[in-house]
Amino acid sequence: MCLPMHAVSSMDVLTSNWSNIQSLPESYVFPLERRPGTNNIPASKDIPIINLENIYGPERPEIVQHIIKASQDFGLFQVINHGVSRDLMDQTMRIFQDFFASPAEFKSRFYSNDLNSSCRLYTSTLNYKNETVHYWRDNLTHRCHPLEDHIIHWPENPSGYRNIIGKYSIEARKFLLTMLELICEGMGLETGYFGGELSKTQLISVNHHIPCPNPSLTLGMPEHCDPNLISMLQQGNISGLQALKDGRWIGIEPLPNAFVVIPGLQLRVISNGKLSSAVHRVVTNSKESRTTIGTFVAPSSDILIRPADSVLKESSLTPLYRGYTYKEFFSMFTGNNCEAERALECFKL
Ligand SMILES: O=C(O)CCC(=O)C(=O)O
Ligand SMILES: [Fe+2]
Repeated sequence: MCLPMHAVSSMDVLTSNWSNIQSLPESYVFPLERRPGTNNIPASKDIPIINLENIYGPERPEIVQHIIKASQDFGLFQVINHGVSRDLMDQTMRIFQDFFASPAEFKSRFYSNDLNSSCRLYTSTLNYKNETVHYWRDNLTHRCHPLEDHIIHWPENPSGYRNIIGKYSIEARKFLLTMLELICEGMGLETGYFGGELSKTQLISVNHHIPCPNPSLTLGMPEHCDPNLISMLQQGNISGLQALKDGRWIGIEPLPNAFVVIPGLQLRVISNGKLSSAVHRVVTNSKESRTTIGTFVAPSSDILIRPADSVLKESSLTPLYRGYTYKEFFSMFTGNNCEAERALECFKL
């Protein structure tokens, strides 16, 4: 079926509106070299698991070092005993699963491919109309901080949406700011370095993948690095997330009680390359729907980002990157097809 673009509505393109799909539409089939293939990639036992249970006790310096090492070696790790209750995590997951299962007419109210829209539901990427291949995912994204400025733009249904997602956003922010505080200590930065404008923006970004008729031919999300300051991910209990380590893809085990934490590209720059940000992607599966909840903290648009003075001084290093605003970075990132290395190249000294 090939419809002229103006005739295509959100009802048709959102995969969460499809039922009983038996074969993968042509427009989702990747060129050979980008297909994930049929090799089953098992969950890696090497991914660091950080336990925050005793961060306010004598073990804190050890935990901080564990986080720094995980950020250097993997650019991604899991965190347990993070302070967000299992009950709130489960309720939040249920709200989003119910959102994607809602009638197409209801969801069409939120459909938008505009990066600036306050609450956007879209499929594949924001570039759906021009991309050559589509990704097997729907996504709902909106801002969360300060809550009172944004909550009015959120869906009111499923019932309890604003109440539950409001609570989750506050708890997720507390958790990410704690992670940033620990990273700040581990890098020897002045207290509060990541507070204020560097962590002002907060987005919740929910991915939903329906079962895919042929997971070997397509992807749920492209390989990418997160462009922001820091990300957390509630993976639920269905696998799909993979990270690139030493040139090979490894599976990130879905641990229902854990958050996956990914230092973003801005942490790589501020640490002058000491911390890394994992390249990751999402593969699909043919059996079960997968819903994941990402929370991203990012700098405000006009703040200057550059390698931190104290990082440079401590080891008499020369800066690897020039200063830039997050707005400038983000436009380079999207202008370079969201390829991290190409975007960073523009700011290298
Ligand atoms: O859904 C996932 O497992 C990963 C999501 C992700 O990488 C992202 O939203 O940036
Ligand atoms: Fe990501």
